[in-house]
Amino acid sequence: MSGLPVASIKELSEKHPKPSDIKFTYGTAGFRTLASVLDSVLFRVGILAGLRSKKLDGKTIGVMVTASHNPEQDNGVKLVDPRGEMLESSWESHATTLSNASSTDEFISALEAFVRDAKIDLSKPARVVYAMDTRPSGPALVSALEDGLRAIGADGRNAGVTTTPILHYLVRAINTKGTAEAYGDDSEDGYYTKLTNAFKKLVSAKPTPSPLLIDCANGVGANAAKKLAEYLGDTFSLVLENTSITAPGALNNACGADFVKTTQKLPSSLSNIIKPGQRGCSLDGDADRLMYFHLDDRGQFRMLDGDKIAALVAAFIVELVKAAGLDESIKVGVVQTAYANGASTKYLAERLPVKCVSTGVKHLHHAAEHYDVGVYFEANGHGTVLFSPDTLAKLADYQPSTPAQSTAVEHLVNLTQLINQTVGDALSDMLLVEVVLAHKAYGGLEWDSLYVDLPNRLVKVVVADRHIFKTVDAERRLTSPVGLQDKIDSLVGKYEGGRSFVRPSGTEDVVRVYAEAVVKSQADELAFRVAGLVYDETGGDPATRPKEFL
Ligand SMILES: CC(=O)N[C@H]1[C@@H](OP(=O)(O)O)O[C@H](CO)[C@@H](O)[C@@H]1O
Ligand SMILES: [Mg+2]
Repeated sequence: MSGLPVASIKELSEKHPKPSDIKFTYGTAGFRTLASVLDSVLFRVGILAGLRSKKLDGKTIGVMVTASHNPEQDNGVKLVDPRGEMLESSWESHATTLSNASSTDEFISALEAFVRDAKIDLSKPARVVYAMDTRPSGPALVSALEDGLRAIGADGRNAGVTTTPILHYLVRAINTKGTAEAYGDDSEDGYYTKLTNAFKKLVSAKPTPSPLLIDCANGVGANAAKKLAEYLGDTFSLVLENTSITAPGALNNACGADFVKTTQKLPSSLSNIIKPGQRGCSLDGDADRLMYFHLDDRGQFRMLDGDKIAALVAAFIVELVKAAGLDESIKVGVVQTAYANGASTKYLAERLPVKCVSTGVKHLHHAAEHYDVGVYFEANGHGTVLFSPDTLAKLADYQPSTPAQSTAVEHLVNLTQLINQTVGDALSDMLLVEVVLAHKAYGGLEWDSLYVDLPNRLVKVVVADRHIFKTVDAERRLTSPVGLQDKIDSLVGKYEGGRSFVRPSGTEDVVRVYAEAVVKSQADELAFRVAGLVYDETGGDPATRPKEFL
Protein backbone atom coordinates (compact mmCIF):
# COMPACT_ATOMS: atom_id res chain seq x y z
CA MET A 1 0.00 0.00 0.00
CA SER A 2 1.30 3.48 -0.82
CA GLY A 3 1.00 6.20 1.79
CA LEU A 4 -0.80 9.52 1.81
CA PRO A 5 0.86 12.22 -0.35
CA VAL A 6 1.66 14.13 2.83
CA ALA A 7 3.90 16.78 1.26
CA SER A 8 1.31 17.81 -1.30
CA ILE A 9 -1.53 17.77 1.25
CA LYS A 10 0.55 19.82 3.67
CA GLU A 11 1.49 22.46 1.13
CA LEU A 12 -2.03 22.92 -0.18
CA SER A 13 -3.69 22.67 3.24
CA GLU A 14 -1.68 25.69 4.41
CA LYS A 15 -3.55 27.72 1.78
CA HIS A 16 -6.88 26.69 3.31
CA PRO A 17 -6.64 27.15 7.08
CA LYS A 18 -9.60 26.28 9.26
CA PRO A 19 -11.22 29.26 11.01
CA SER A 20 -10.48 28.75 14.70
CA ASP A 21 -13.83 29.59 16.23
CA ILE A 22 -16.14 27.37 14.18
CA LYS A 23 -17.41 23.83 14.61
CA PHE A 24 -18.60 22.34 11.32
CA THR A 25 -21.15 19.53 11.00
CA TYR A 26 -21.95 17.32 8.02
CA GLY A 27 -25.72 17.23 8.56
CA THR A 28 -28.83 16.24 6.63
CA ALA A 29 -27.85 18.56 3.82
CA GLY A 30 -24.06 18.15 3.96
CA PHE A 31 -22.05 21.12 5.24
CA ARG A 32 -24.08 24.30 5.02
CA THR A 33 -23.33 27.70 6.53
CA LEU A 34 -22.06 31.18 5.64
CA ALA A 35 -20.03 30.89 2.44
CA SER A 36 -17.27 33.09 3.85
CA VAL A 37 -16.16 30.43 6.37
CA LEU A 38 -16.28 27.37 4.11
CA ASP A 39 -12.93 27.50 2.29
CA SER A 40 -11.15 24.89 4.46
CA VAL A 41 -14.21 22.64 4.39
CA LEU A 42 -14.20 22.54 0.59
CA PHE A 43 -10.49 21.74 0.47
CA ARG A 44 -10.95 18.89 2.91
CA VAL A 45 -14.08 17.62 1.16
CA GLY A 46 -11.98 17.37 -2.01
CA ILE A 47 -9.62 15.02 -0.20
CA LEU A 48 -12.47 13.09 1.39
CA ALA A 49 -14.21 12.64 -1.98
CA GLY A 50 -10.95 11.28 -3.39
CA LEU A 51 -10.67 8.85 -0.49
CA ARG A 52 -14.30 7.77 -0.87
CA SER A 53 -13.62 7.01 -4.53
CA LYS A 54 -10.49 5.02 -3.66
CA LYS A 55 -12.45 3.11 -1.03
CA LEU A 56 -15.00 2.20 -3.72
CA ASP A 57 -12.40 0.99 -6.16
CA GLY A 58 -12.18 4.15 -8.24
CA LYS A 59 -15.92 4.61 -8.78
CA THR A 60 -16.82 8.22 -9.47
CA ILE A 61 -18.03 10.25 -6.48
CA GLY A 62 -20.03 13.47 -6.86
CA VAL A 63 -19.55 16.76 -5.04
CA MET A 64 -22.25 19.43 -5.21
CA VAL A 65 -21.55 22.99 -4.05
CA THR A 66 -24.90 24.53 -3.13
CA ALA A 67 -26.94 25.84 -0.24
CA SER A 68 -30.25 25.05 -1.93
CA HIS A 69 -33.03 27.33 -0.63
CA ASN A 70 -30.83 29.22 1.84
CA PRO A 71 -30.08 32.93 1.34
CA GLU A 72 -27.44 33.97 -1.14
CA GLN A 73 -24.67 34.58 1.41
CA ASP A 74 -24.76 30.92 2.47
CA ASN A 75 -23.20 28.04 0.65
CA GLY A 76 -22.62 24.37 1.27
CA VAL A 77 -21.31 21.11 -0.05
CA LYS A 78 -22.54 17.56 -0.17
CA LEU A 79 -21.13 14.29 -1.45
CA VAL A 80 -22.89 11.90 -3.80
CA ASP A 81 -22.24 8.15 -3.76
CA PRO A 82 -21.71 6.10 -6.96
CA ARG A 83 -25.34 5.24 -7.71
CA GLY A 84 -26.28 8.89 -7.39
CA GLU A 85 -27.53 8.51 -3.84
CA MET A 86 -26.56 10.52 -0.76
CA LEU A 87 -23.24 9.79 0.96
CA GLU A 88 -23.38 6.65 3.14
CA SER A 89 -24.26 7.89 6.61
CA SER A 90 -21.27 6.30 8.39
CA TRP A 91 -19.04 8.66 6.40
CA GLU A 92 -20.92 11.75 7.56
CA SER A 93 -19.20 11.64 10.93
CA HIS A 94 -15.79 11.17 9.27
CA ALA A 95 -16.53 14.29 7.21
CA THR A 96 -17.38 16.17 10.39
CA THR A 97 -14.21 15.00 12.18
CA LEU A 98 -11.89 15.88 9.30
CA SER A 99 -13.48 19.30 8.81
CA ASN A 100 -12.83 20.22 12.43
CA ALA A 101 -9.12 19.38 12.71
CA SER A 102 -7.69 22.68 13.89
CA SER A 103 -4.35 22.72 12.04
CA THR A 104 -2.71 21.15 8.99
CA ASP A 105 -0.76 18.74 11.22
CA GLU A 106 -3.87 17.69 13.08
CA PHE A 107 -5.70 17.28 9.79
CA ILE A 108 -2.99 15.02 8.40
CA SER A 109 -2.96 12.90 11.56
CA ALA A 110 -6.75 12.60 11.38
CA LEU A 111 -6.48 11.58 7.71
CA GLU A 112 -3.84 8.97 8.50
CA ALA A 113 -5.98 7.49 11.26
CA PHE A 114 -9.01 7.49 9.00
CA VAL A 115 -7.24 5.83 6.07
CA ARG A 116 -5.97 3.13 8.44
CA ASP A 117 -9.31 2.53 10.23
CA ALA A 118 -11.39 2.58 7.05
CA LYS A 119 -8.79 0.35 5.34
CA ILE A 120 -8.53 2.56 2.29
CA ASP A 121 -6.16 1.29 -0.38
CA LEU A 122 -4.43 4.48 -1.50
CA SER A 123 -3.04 2.86 -4.62
CA LYS A 124 -6.55 2.78 -6.13
CA PRO A 125 -7.58 5.50 -8.57
CA ALA A 126 -9.83 8.38 -7.46
CA ARG A 127 -12.43 10.05 -9.67
CA VAL A 128 -14.71 12.91 -8.72
CA VAL A 129 -17.29 14.89 -10.68
CA TYR A 130 -18.36 18.22 -9.22
CA ALA A 131 -20.72 21.08 -9.91
CA MET A 132 -22.00 24.27 -8.31
CA ASP A 133 -25.16 26.36 -8.27
CA THR A 134 -25.24 30.07 -9.25
CA ARG A 135 -24.09 31.58 -5.94
CA PRO A 136 -21.37 34.24 -6.30
CA SER A 137 -19.29 32.39 -3.68
CA GLY A 138 -19.28 29.21 -5.83
CA PRO A 139 -16.16 29.70 -7.99
CA ALA A 140 -13.78 30.35 -5.07
CA LEU A 141 -15.17 27.38 -3.16
CA VAL A 142 -14.83 25.15 -6.21
CA SER A 143 -11.22 26.20 -6.53
CA ALA A 144 -10.61 25.17 -2.89
CA LEU A 145 -12.27 21.84 -3.72
CA GLU A 146 -9.97 21.44 -6.72
CA ASP A 147 -6.94 22.01 -4.47
CA GLY A 148 -8.21 19.13 -2.33
CA LEU A 149 -8.60 16.88 -5.36
CA ARG A 150 -5.11 17.82 -6.51
CA ALA A 151 -3.67 17.17 -3.05
CA ILE A 152 -4.96 13.58 -3.00
CA GLY A 153 -4.26 13.02 -6.69
CA ALA A 154 -7.88 12.55 -7.77
CA ASP A 155 -9.09 12.98 -11.34
CA GLY A 156 -11.64 15.77 -11.32
CA ARG A 157 -14.36 16.41 -13.86
CA ASN A 158 -15.93 19.85 -13.63
CA ALA A 159 -19.63 19.68 -14.54
CA GLY A 160 -19.87 23.48 -14.24
CA VAL A 161 -22.93 25.36 -13.06
CA THR A 162 -25.81 22.93 -12.86
CA THR A 163 -28.61 21.61 -10.65
CA THR A 164 -28.15 19.15 -7.81
CA PRO A 165 -30.27 16.45 -9.51
CA ILE A 166 -28.29 16.75 -12.76
CA LEU A 167 -25.09 16.17 -10.81
CA HIS A 168 -26.66 13.08 -9.19
CA TYR A 169 -27.73 11.90 -12.65
CA LEU A 170 -24.19 12.37 -13.98
CA VAL A 171 -22.66 10.37 -11.16
CA ARG A 172 -24.94 7.40 -11.85
CA ALA A 173 -24.54 7.72 -15.63
CA ILE A 174 -20.74 7.76 -15.37
CA ASN A 175 -20.65 4.74 -13.06
CA THR A 176 -23.06 2.63 -15.11
CA LYS A 177 -21.68 3.53 -18.53
CA GLY A 178 -21.34 0.50 -20.79
CA THR A 179 -23.11 -1.83 -18.33
CA ALA A 180 -26.55 -3.49 -18.47
CA GLU A 181 -27.72 -0.82 -16.01
CA ALA A 182 -26.55 2.15 -18.13
CA TYR A 183 -28.50 5.12 -16.79
CA GLY A 184 -28.08 7.44 -19.75
CA ASP A 185 -25.39 9.38 -21.57
CA ASP A 186 -23.13 11.05 -18.99
CA SER A 187 -23.75 14.59 -20.15
CA GLU A 188 -26.36 17.29 -19.64
CA ASP A 189 -27.51 16.58 -23.17
CA GLY A 190 -28.00 12.94 -22.14
CA TYR A 191 -30.12 14.05 -19.19
CA TYR A 192 -32.40 16.38 -21.15
CA THR A 193 -32.72 13.92 -24.01
CA LYS A 194 -33.65 11.06 -21.71
CA LEU A 195 -36.29 13.04 -19.83
CA THR A 196 -37.86 14.79 -22.79
CA ASN A 197 -37.96 11.69 -25.03
CA ALA A 198 -39.85 9.85 -22.31
CA PHE A 199 -42.15 12.82 -21.76
CA LYS A 200 -42.95 13.12 -25.46
CA LYS A 201 -43.86 9.44 -25.66
CA LEU A 202 -46.03 9.65 -22.56
CA VAL A 203 -48.10 12.60 -23.77
CA SER A 204 -48.09 11.83 -27.50
CA ALA A 205 -51.74 10.79 -27.60
CA LYS A 206 -52.89 13.61 -25.31
CA PRO A 207 -53.81 17.25 -26.00
CA THR A 208 -50.87 19.66 -25.62
CA PRO A 209 -50.84 20.86 -22.00
CA SER A 210 -51.49 24.57 -21.43
CA PRO A 211 -48.28 26.56 -20.83
CA LEU A 212 -46.82 26.21 -17.34
CA LEU A 213 -45.53 29.14 -15.32
CA ILE A 214 -42.26 28.29 -13.55
CA ASP A 215 -40.79 30.34 -10.70
CA CYS A 216 -37.07 29.56 -11.03
CA ALA A 217 -36.12 31.12 -7.65
CA ASN A 218 -33.52 33.25 -9.50
CA GLY A 219 -31.25 30.23 -9.30
CA VAL A 220 -29.64 27.53 -11.37
CA GLY A 221 -33.05 26.06 -12.14
CA ALA A 222 -33.51 29.00 -14.53
CA ASN A 223 -30.65 27.76 -16.74
CA ALA A 224 -31.89 24.19 -16.58
CA ALA A 225 -35.55 25.04 -17.25
CA LYS A 226 -34.47 27.10 -20.26
CA LYS A 227 -32.56 24.16 -21.71
CA LEU A 228 -35.42 21.81 -20.89
CA ALA A 229 -37.80 24.09 -22.78
CA GLU A 230 -35.57 23.86 -25.87
CA TYR A 231 -35.60 20.07 -25.75
CA LEU A 232 -39.37 20.04 -25.23
CA GLY A 233 -39.96 22.21 -28.28
CA ASP A 234 -43.63 22.43 -29.19
CA THR A 235 -44.73 19.52 -27.00
CA PHE A 236 -45.01 21.71 -23.93
CA SER A 237 -44.28 25.36 -23.37
CA LEU A 238 -42.73 26.70 -20.20
CA VAL A 239 -43.08 30.32 -19.11
CA LEU A 240 -40.02 31.10 -17.03
CA GLU A 241 -40.09 33.73 -14.26
CA ASN A 242 -37.59 34.73 -11.56
CA THR A 243 -34.66 33.96 -13.82
CA SER A 244 -32.32 36.77 -12.63
CA ILE A 245 -29.40 34.56 -11.70
CA THR A 246 -26.87 37.39 -11.52
CA ALA A 247 -28.95 40.02 -9.69
CA PRO A 248 -27.37 40.50 -6.25
CA GLY A 249 -29.51 39.13 -3.44
CA ALA A 250 -32.25 37.81 -5.74
CA LEU A 251 -31.64 34.08 -5.19
CA ASN A 252 -34.53 32.52 -3.21
CA ASN A 253 -35.58 36.01 -2.14
CA ALA A 254 -39.37 36.09 -1.71
CA CYS A 255 -39.65 33.31 -4.29
CA GLY A 256 -38.88 29.64 -4.80
CA ALA A 257 -40.29 26.40 -3.44
CA ASP A 258 -39.31 26.95 0.18
CA PHE A 259 -40.85 30.43 0.24
CA VAL A 260 -44.11 29.09 -1.17
CA LYS A 261 -44.26 26.18 1.28
CA THR A 262 -43.35 28.10 4.41
CA THR A 263 -45.44 31.21 3.74
CA GLN A 264 -48.21 29.34 1.87
CA LYS A 265 -48.23 32.32 -0.50
CA LEU A 266 -47.68 33.09 -4.16
CA PRO A 267 -44.38 34.93 -4.75
CA SER A 268 -45.50 38.54 -5.28
CA SER A 269 -43.38 38.69 -8.46
CA LEU A 270 -45.93 36.32 -10.01
CA SER A 271 -49.09 38.02 -8.85
CA ASN A 272 -49.53 40.07 -12.02
CA ILE A 273 -48.58 37.21 -14.29
CA ILE A 274 -50.64 34.21 -13.16
CA LYS A 275 -54.31 34.22 -14.17
CA PRO A 276 -57.32 32.62 -12.46
CA GLY A 277 -57.49 28.95 -13.45
CA GLN A 278 -53.77 28.85 -14.32
CA ARG A 279 -51.25 26.52 -12.68
CA GLY A 280 -47.62 27.18 -11.93
CA CYS A 281 -44.75 25.81 -9.91
CA SER A 282 -41.72 26.95 -7.95
CA LEU A 283 -38.27 25.37 -7.94
CA ASP A 284 -35.80 25.89 -5.09
CA GLY A 285 -32.26 27.28 -5.42
CA ASP A 286 -30.72 24.01 -6.63
CA ALA A 287 -33.83 22.67 -8.38
CA ASP A 288 -34.37 19.56 -6.30
CA ARG A 289 -37.64 20.69 -4.71
CA LEU A 290 -40.91 21.46 -6.43
CA MET A 291 -44.06 23.22 -5.25
CA TYR A 292 -47.09 23.50 -7.49
CA PHE A 293 -49.91 25.99 -7.10
CA HIS A 294 -52.88 27.24 -9.00
CA LEU A 295 -55.30 30.11 -8.81
CA ASP A 296 -58.87 28.92 -8.58
CA ASP A 297 -61.63 30.57 -10.61
CA ARG A 298 -62.01 33.28 -7.99
CA GLY A 299 -58.30 34.03 -8.14
CA GLN A 300 -57.57 32.35 -4.77
CA PHE A 301 -54.08 30.89 -4.37
CA ARG A 302 -54.06 27.12 -3.78
CA MET A 303 -50.82 25.34 -2.92
CA LEU A 304 -50.15 21.83 -4.26
CA ASP A 305 -47.26 20.56 -2.16
CA GLY A 306 -45.17 17.39 -2.00
CA ASP A 307 -48.05 15.49 -0.39
CA LYS A 308 -50.38 16.43 -3.24
CA ILE A 309 -47.71 15.38 -5.74
CA ALA A 310 -47.29 12.02 -3.96
CA ALA A 311 -51.06 11.45 -3.98
CA LEU A 312 -51.38 12.30 -7.66
CA VAL A 313 -48.42 10.24 -8.79
CA ALA A 314 -48.92 7.20 -6.55
CA ALA A 315 -52.58 6.80 -7.51
CA PHE A 316 -51.62 7.06 -11.20
CA ILE A 317 -48.90 4.42 -10.95
CA VAL A 318 -51.25 2.09 -9.08
CA GLU A 319 -53.78 2.49 -11.91
CA LEU A 320 -51.17 1.78 -14.58
CA VAL A 321 -49.86 -1.31 -12.78
CA LYS A 322 -53.42 -2.61 -12.54
CA ALA A 323 -54.19 -1.78 -16.17
CA ALA A 324 -51.03 -3.63 -17.17
CA GLY A 325 -52.27 -6.72 -15.31
CA LEU A 326 -49.27 -6.58 -13.00
CA ASP A 327 -50.99 -5.73 -9.72
CA GLU A 328 -50.30 -9.18 -8.27
CA SER A 329 -46.57 -8.96 -8.83
CA ILE A 330 -45.70 -5.25 -8.52
CA LYS A 331 -46.59 -3.59 -5.23
CA VAL A 332 -46.55 0.20 -5.02
CA GLY A 333 -45.92 1.90 -1.68
CA VAL A 334 -45.55 5.45 -0.40
CA VAL A 335 -43.11 6.91 2.11
CA GLN A 336 -43.83 10.13 4.00
CA THR A 337 -42.64 11.90 7.13
CA ALA A 338 -44.61 13.12 10.12
CA TYR A 339 -44.94 16.49 8.35
CA ALA A 340 -47.19 14.96 5.68
CA ASN A 341 -50.64 16.42 5.92
CA GLY A 342 -52.96 14.01 7.76
CA ALA A 343 -55.49 14.24 4.93
CA SER A 344 -52.87 13.06 2.43
CA THR A 345 -51.94 10.11 4.61
CA LYS A 346 -55.61 9.15 4.90
CA TYR A 347 -56.14 9.45 1.12
CA LEU A 348 -53.07 7.37 0.34
CA ALA A 349 -53.54 4.76 3.06
CA GLU A 350 -56.98 3.95 1.64
CA ARG A 351 -55.28 2.97 -1.61
CA LEU A 352 -51.84 1.53 -0.86
CA PRO A 353 -49.26 0.89 1.88
CA VAL A 354 -47.89 4.06 3.48
CA LYS A 355 -44.84 4.23 5.71
CA CYS A 356 -43.79 7.13 7.91
CA VAL A 357 -40.05 7.68 8.50
CA SER A 358 -37.80 10.30 10.08
CA THR A 359 -37.26 13.65 8.37
CA GLY A 360 -34.51 13.83 5.76
CA VAL A 361 -34.44 12.54 2.23
CA LYS A 362 -32.03 9.70 2.91
CA HIS A 363 -34.55 8.07 5.27
CA LEU A 364 -37.32 8.34 2.71
CA HIS A 365 -35.12 7.10 -0.10
CA HIS A 366 -33.99 4.02 1.82
CA ALA A 367 -37.52 3.14 2.89
CA ALA A 368 -38.78 3.55 -0.69
CA GLU A 369 -36.18 1.03 -1.87
CA HIS A 370 -38.11 -1.67 0.02
CA TYR A 371 -41.10 -1.43 -2.30
CA ASP A 372 -41.32 -2.71 -5.89
CA VAL A 373 -42.26 0.85 -6.76
CA GLY A 374 -41.63 3.31 -3.94
CA VAL A 375 -43.06 6.82 -4.15
CA TYR A 376 -41.58 9.24 -1.63
CA PHE A 377 -42.11 12.93 -1.11
CA GLU A 378 -41.49 15.30 1.75
CA ALA A 379 -44.30 17.81 2.18
CA ASN A 380 -41.78 20.49 1.16
CA GLY A 381 -41.66 19.09 -2.37
CA HIS A 382 -38.54 16.94 -2.35
CA GLY A 383 -39.15 13.46 -3.67
CA THR A 384 -39.09 10.92 -6.44
CA VAL A 385 -40.20 7.42 -7.40
CA LEU A 386 -37.94 4.36 -7.24
CA PHE A 387 -38.43 1.24 -9.37
CA SER A 388 -36.61 -1.77 -7.92
CA PRO A 389 -34.23 -3.73 -10.19
CA ASP A 390 -36.70 -6.65 -10.07
CA THR A 391 -39.53 -4.41 -11.18
CA LEU A 392 -37.49 -3.04 -14.08
CA ALA A 393 -36.75 -6.59 -15.18
CA LYS A 394 -40.43 -7.59 -14.87
CA LEU A 395 -41.48 -4.64 -17.00
CA ALA A 396 -38.86 -5.43 -19.62
CA ASP A 397 -39.82 -9.12 -19.84
CA TYR A 398 -43.58 -8.82 -19.55
CA GLN A 399 -45.76 -10.27 -22.31
CA PRO A 400 -49.02 -8.31 -22.22
CA SER A 401 -52.14 -10.13 -23.35
CA THR A 402 -54.23 -7.17 -24.52
CA PRO A 403 -53.51 -3.87 -26.31
CA ALA A 404 -54.61 -2.02 -23.14
CA GLN A 405 -52.08 -3.95 -21.07
CA SER A 406 -49.42 -3.28 -23.63
CA THR A 407 -50.07 0.49 -23.54
CA ALA A 408 -50.01 0.53 -19.74
CA VAL A 409 -46.67 -1.32 -19.63
CA GLU A 410 -45.23 1.04 -22.20
CA HIS A 411 -46.30 3.99 -20.04
CA LEU A 412 -44.66 2.42 -16.99
CA VAL A 413 -41.42 1.84 -18.87
CA ASN A 414 -41.45 5.44 -20.09
CA LEU A 415 -42.04 6.61 -16.51
CA THR A 416 -38.89 4.77 -15.42
CA GLN A 417 -37.02 6.91 -17.98
CA LEU A 418 -38.78 10.16 -17.15
CA ILE A 419 -38.21 9.96 -13.42
CA ASN A 420 -34.80 10.82 -11.99
CA GLN A 421 -34.45 7.90 -9.62
CA THR A 422 -31.25 9.09 -8.00
CA VAL A 423 -32.79 11.94 -5.99
CA GLY A 424 -35.70 14.41 -5.94
CA ASP A 425 -35.56 16.47 -9.12
CA ALA A 426 -37.84 19.47 -9.58
CA LEU A 427 -37.76 19.36 -13.39
CA SER A 428 -38.23 15.62 -13.71
CA ASP A 429 -41.01 15.75 -11.07
CA MET A 430 -42.64 18.63 -12.93
CA LEU A 431 -42.75 16.62 -16.17
CA LEU A 432 -44.13 13.68 -14.17
CA VAL A 433 -46.92 15.82 -12.72
CA GLU A 434 -47.73 17.14 -16.18
CA VAL A 435 -47.93 13.60 -17.58
CA VAL A 436 -50.40 12.58 -14.89
CA LEU A 437 -52.49 15.73 -15.37
CA ALA A 438 -52.57 15.11 -19.13
CA HIS A 439 -53.58 11.46 -18.69
CA LYS A 440 -56.27 12.24 -16.15
CA ALA A 441 -57.39 15.39 -17.99
CA TYR A 442 -57.02 17.22 -14.68
CA GLY A 443 -56.43 20.91 -14.16
CA GLY A 444 -55.16 22.34 -10.88
CA LEU A 445 -58.68 22.30 -9.48
CA GLU A 446 -59.32 18.60 -10.06
CA TRP A 447 -55.91 17.70 -8.72
CA ASP A 448 -56.41 19.87 -5.67
CA SER A 449 -59.74 18.18 -4.93
CA LEU A 450 -58.22 14.70 -4.49
CA TYR A 451 -58.38 15.53 -0.79
CA VAL A 452 -58.67 18.68 1.29
CA ASP A 453 -55.60 19.61 3.32
CA LEU A 454 -56.09 19.76 7.06
CA PRO A 455 -55.21 23.25 8.32
CA ASN A 456 -51.75 23.16 9.89
CA ARG A 457 -49.08 25.30 11.46
CA LEU A 458 -45.32 24.93 11.83
CA VAL A 459 -43.59 26.93 14.59
CA LYS A 460 -39.91 27.22 15.56
CA VAL A 461 -38.92 27.35 19.22
CA VAL A 462 -35.46 28.55 20.24
CA VAL A 463 -34.33 26.53 23.26
CA ALA A 464 -31.13 26.43 25.29
CA ASP A 465 -30.17 22.96 24.07
CA ARG A 466 -32.14 21.23 21.35
CA HIS A 467 -30.11 18.05 21.80
CA ILE A 468 -32.07 17.12 24.93
CA PHE A 469 -35.08 16.44 22.65
CA LYS A 470 -35.21 12.74 21.80
CA THR A 471 -37.90 11.15 19.69
CA VAL A 472 -39.28 7.72 18.75
CA ASP A 473 -41.94 6.45 16.34
CA ALA A 474 -40.57 8.26 13.25
CA GLU A 475 -40.15 11.42 15.34
CA ARG A 476 -43.82 11.57 16.26
CA ARG A 477 -43.29 11.13 20.01
CA LEU A 478 -40.85 12.58 22.52
CA THR A 479 -39.09 10.42 25.08
CA SER A 480 -37.04 13.30 26.43
CA PRO A 481 -37.52 15.74 28.14
CA VAL A 482 -39.35 13.22 30.33
CA GLY A 483 -43.02 14.01 30.84
CA LEU A 484 -43.34 16.55 28.02
CA GLN A 485 -45.08 14.13 25.62
CA ASP A 486 -47.87 13.48 28.15
CA LYS A 487 -48.49 17.19 28.41
CA ILE A 488 -48.57 17.54 24.62
CA ASP A 489 -51.01 14.61 24.41
CA SER A 490 -53.39 16.20 26.84
CA LEU A 491 -53.35 19.47 24.86
CA VAL A 492 -53.89 17.65 21.55
CA GLY A 493 -56.88 15.80 23.03
CA LYS A 494 -58.72 19.12 23.40
CA TYR A 495 -58.76 19.81 19.63
CA GLU A 496 -60.98 18.18 17.03
CA GLY A 497 -58.80 16.29 14.56
CA GLY A 498 -55.82 17.52 16.57
CA ARG A 499 -52.31 16.21 15.89
CA SER A 500 -49.06 17.74 17.06
CA PHE A 501 -45.46 16.63 17.41
CA VAL A 502 -42.18 18.16 18.48
CA ARG A 503 -38.69 17.36 17.18
CA PRO A 504 -35.28 19.01 17.09
CA SER A 505 -34.35 20.36 13.65
CA GLY A 506 -31.40 18.71 11.94
CA THR A 507 -30.51 21.83 9.97
CA GLU A 508 -31.22 24.78 12.29
CA ASP A 509 -30.61 25.42 15.96
CA VAL A 510 -34.31 25.21 16.85
CA VAL A 511 -37.01 22.79 17.89
CA ARG A 512 -39.92 22.48 15.46
CA VAL A 513 -43.54 22.21 16.52
CA TYR A 514 -46.12 20.98 14.01
CA ALA A 515 -49.85 21.02 14.62
CA GLU A 516 -52.96 20.15 12.63
CA ALA A 517 -56.64 20.52 13.44
CA VAL A 518 -59.93 20.63 11.59
CA VAL A 519 -60.13 24.44 11.74
CA LYS A 520 -57.24 26.80 10.88
CA SER A 521 -57.55 28.93 14.03
CA GLN A 522 -57.45 25.76 16.12
CA ALA A 523 -54.35 24.45 14.33
CA ASP A 524 -52.63 27.78 15.05
CA GLU A 525 -53.77 27.77 18.67
CA LEU A 526 -52.62 24.20 19.23
CA ALA A 527 -49.21 24.94 17.67
CA PHE A 528 -48.68 28.03 19.82
CA ARG A 529 -49.81 26.27 22.98
CA VAL A 530 -47.41 23.37 22.35
CA ALA A 531 -44.66 25.90 21.50
CA GLY A 532 -45.33 27.72 24.77
CA LEU A 533 -45.20 24.43 26.66
CA VAL A 534 -41.87 23.45 25.06
CA TYR A 535 -40.44 26.88 25.85
CA ASP A 536 -41.56 26.94 29.48
CA GLU A 537 -40.74 23.31 30.23
CA THR A 538 -37.15 23.69 29.00
CA GLY A 539 -36.39 26.77 31.08
CA GLY A 540 -37.09 29.46 28.47
CA ASP A 541 -36.59 32.98 29.85
CA PRO A 542 -40.05 34.55 30.50
CA ALA A 543 -38.61 37.94 29.49
CA THR A 544 -37.90 36.79 25.93
CA ARG A 545 -40.89 34.45 25.52
CA PRO A 546 -42.32 35.08 22.01
CA LYS A 547 -45.63 36.86 22.44
CA GLU A 548 -47.55 34.60 20.06
CA PHE A 549 -46.82 31.55 22.26
CA LEU A 550 -49.89 30.63 24.32
C1 LIG B 1 -39.97 20.60 8.39
C2 LIG B 1 -39.04 20.60 7.25
O1 LIG B 1 -39.39 21.04 6.15
N1 LIG B 1 -37.80 20.12 7.48
C3 LIG B 1 -36.77 20.11 6.44
C4 LIG B 1 -35.45 20.53 7.04
O2 LIG B 1 -35.10 19.59 8.06
P1 LIG B 1 -35.08 19.91 9.62
O3 LIG B 1 -34.38 18.75 10.23
O4 LIG B 1 -36.54 20.00 10.01
O5 LIG B 1 -34.40 21.22 9.82
O6 LIG B 1 -34.45 20.49 6.03
C5 LIG B 1 -34.20 19.18 5.49
C6 LIG B 1 -33.06 19.28 4.51
O7 LIG B 1 -33.37 20.11 3.44
C7 LIG B 1 -35.49 18.66 4.85
O8 LIG B 1 -35.26 17.36 4.42
C8 LIG B 1 -36.63 18.72 5.86
O9 LIG B 1 -37.85 18.36 5.27
MG1 LIG C 1 -32.74 22.01 -2.66
